[in-house]
Amino acid sequence: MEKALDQLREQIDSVDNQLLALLNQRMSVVQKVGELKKSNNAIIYRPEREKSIIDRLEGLNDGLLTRGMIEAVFLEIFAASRNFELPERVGYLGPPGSFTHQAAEGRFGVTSEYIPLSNIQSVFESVDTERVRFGVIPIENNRQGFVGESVDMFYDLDVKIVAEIVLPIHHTFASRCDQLSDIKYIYSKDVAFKQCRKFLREYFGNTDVEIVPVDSTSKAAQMAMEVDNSAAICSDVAAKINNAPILFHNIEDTSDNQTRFLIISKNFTNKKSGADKTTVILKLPDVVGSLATFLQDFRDHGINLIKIENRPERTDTNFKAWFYLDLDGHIEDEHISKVLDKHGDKIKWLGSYVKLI
Ligand SMILES: O=C(O)C(=O)C[C@]1(C(=O)O)C=C[C@@H](O)C=C1
Repeated sequence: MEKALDQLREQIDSVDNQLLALLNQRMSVVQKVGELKKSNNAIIYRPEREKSIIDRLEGLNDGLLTRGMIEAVFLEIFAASRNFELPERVGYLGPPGSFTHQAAEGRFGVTSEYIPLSNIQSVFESVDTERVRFGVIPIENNRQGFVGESVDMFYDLDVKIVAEIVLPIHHTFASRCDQLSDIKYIYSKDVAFKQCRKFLREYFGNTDVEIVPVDSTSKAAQMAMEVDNSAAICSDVAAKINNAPILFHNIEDTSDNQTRFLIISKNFTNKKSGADKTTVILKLPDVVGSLATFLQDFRDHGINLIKIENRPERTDTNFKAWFYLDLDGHIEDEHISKVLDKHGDKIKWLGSYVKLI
């Protein structure tokens, strides 16, 4: 067996040598792209180009790699290329180990500079003031709906959406307590509590345990280590980073629990990829039929409305609202630009980007 293994490993070494030479060859072309972009002040990150490369490679592929494997390998290559062209600084909802951190690393790779920020508002503000080039925030859970803080910050500040990321979310229950009956406080992010209602009801339904919302699930893991008689609902990674003993895995209500994250940046525009989504904020006059008229225009121009979320205006006491809308298509698509132009004064365009779901 040893001899056979050595022979196979020799073959792997030989392939790796070729891969290294090819990756270096690729990087020298990327270097030229970087120089060209720098001299033209062009944007380095092009998600639509990355998608088209992966689509093309998947089409060519007749080997053992799955699309997921091709994607994982090439996203890391793209991230290395982008950092080679211009190192990127990425702010995310921290501390380290949050689900948002995992989403950010998955897209920006290991070589980017990551800045953990303590809440969603700080991520938006850091992007708005361009202290970081990109920010990553959670926007929506498939079971619990939108993250209100994130949606509201799009209304308050002028930042654009670059791309979306979808991650399966598995929550862990971590605590220094040996007995569940010793636990008096459970820390987590508000939306995470909502995703683990059944677990909380089953294990703590008849107790007076206090549910304590904090800014992120990784902050919760830190708290569970700092405060006696406490526990956290957090990611596996956050529990491990903080040395918090894991008592239960997979405590989410449903096994298909998923969260959508957004990459945001200041002044960013994507080119069309062919499968895009456009997000806008809509503020309508408070008169009869204004939403109906607007939606009728969508219908007349064949625009598919993916999602509409109603948010409070937060400026006075009379319960006024605005809307956050996801549409199928790109702002450069004629049928979309026509309708958006027509209602320009009521619409804030947040971005057109590659549609994952
Ligand atoms: O094609 C570009 O615009 C590049 O900068 C090169 C490259 C790549 O590595 O292929 C890197 C970054 C972009 O996000 C897209 C593609």
